[in-house]
Amino acid sequence: MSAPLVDIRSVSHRFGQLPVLKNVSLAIEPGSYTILLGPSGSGKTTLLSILGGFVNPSEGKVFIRGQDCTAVPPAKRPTTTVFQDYALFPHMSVGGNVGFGLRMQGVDGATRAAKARDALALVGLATAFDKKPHQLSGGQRQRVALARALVIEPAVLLLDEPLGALDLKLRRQMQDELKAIQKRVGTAFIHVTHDQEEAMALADHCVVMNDGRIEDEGPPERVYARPATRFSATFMGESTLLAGTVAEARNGIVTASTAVGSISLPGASPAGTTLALAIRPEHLVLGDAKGDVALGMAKVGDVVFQGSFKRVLAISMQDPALQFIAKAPASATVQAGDTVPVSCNAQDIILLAD
Ligand SMILES: Nc1ncnc2c1ncn2[C@@H]1O[C@H](COP(=O)(O)OP(=O)(O)OP(=O)(O)O)[C@@H](O)[C@H]1O
Repeated sequence: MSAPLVDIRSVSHRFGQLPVLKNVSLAIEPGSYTILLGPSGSGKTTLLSILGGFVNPSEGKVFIRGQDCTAVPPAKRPTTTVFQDYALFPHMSVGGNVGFGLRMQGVDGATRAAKARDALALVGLATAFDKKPHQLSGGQRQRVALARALVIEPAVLLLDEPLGALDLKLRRQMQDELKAIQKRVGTAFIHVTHDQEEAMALADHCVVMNDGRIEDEGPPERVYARPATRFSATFMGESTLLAGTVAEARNGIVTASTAVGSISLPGASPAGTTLALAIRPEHLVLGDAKGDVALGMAKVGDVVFQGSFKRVLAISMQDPALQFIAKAPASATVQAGDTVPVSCNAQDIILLAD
């Protein structure tokens, strides 16, 4: 395999006494779209700032294109950062804003204008060259910020919550555009968000962060279908979590005892191991159409209509601490107060180390 474009090796960071990153290692491949996903305070922005050269890590190294960039200042490394607030110069034209970085590099006016026009065309704003930022919508300003970052042809584009200032509809639309632009230019993008839908829509490689550590990483489809940890199973989409203890392990099948009875499924953990079983909402069956694993009876609490489906919360009658989160068809007649059997199929249960 070729060397990674970005190689983060055992990076730790403390702000004063506060450990914010704890031994983070991560490789970024050329041309990839990487999402750093995690809750507020998990260290995503700090990691991005270390990549951009705005923060020097307390420990560890960052290599970009094989070069040790750990102590290289932002302007001297092959990265550019797009911030959430765009930071456009209000008095300058859009063309001037986009050409600004090139001006700093001493590029002549004619070349600057030509490159700025190309970059604007790339983000679908060819006609905005002479406008002022205030004449553009939020989404358009975002695209100008993107053009300004791309015009200097960085090896890596760093995006810190780039869609955070946009309303939900525009946000979803800009996600599609960002992905299309990234594929067109082929530059590696590293994008910070706490929005798991954004992560699934955009990432080739999704990095789930929690409390300064990488909990899970891989293609979003894999992270969703087979999350590596309990945190990942609940942060990247929702899951019902069921605690279990292995009673028996034989021929690749473990039988776990749980609050809703014993459940057999593929696995190899020895007897006595405590486990967490995770089940995605779309894999829980409420009512009589039974899956092959019975999960007991539950009392329906909330039923929330979400357009194409209903989100149903139900409390187990065997264990009031167990809450089932299920996705029912929009046409389902299930109502708050109903008592329903719950089941799923063994193949859909995700086995997590406790
Ligand atoms: N310059 C700083 N000085 C001191 N503490 C900081 C500084 N920057 C961040 N922190 C702290 O470091 C921790 C991680 O912050 P960071 O911004 O990296 O998290 P994040 O995952 O990006 O969160 P958010 O989504 O809220 O931006 C937080 O506890 C934060 O308060």
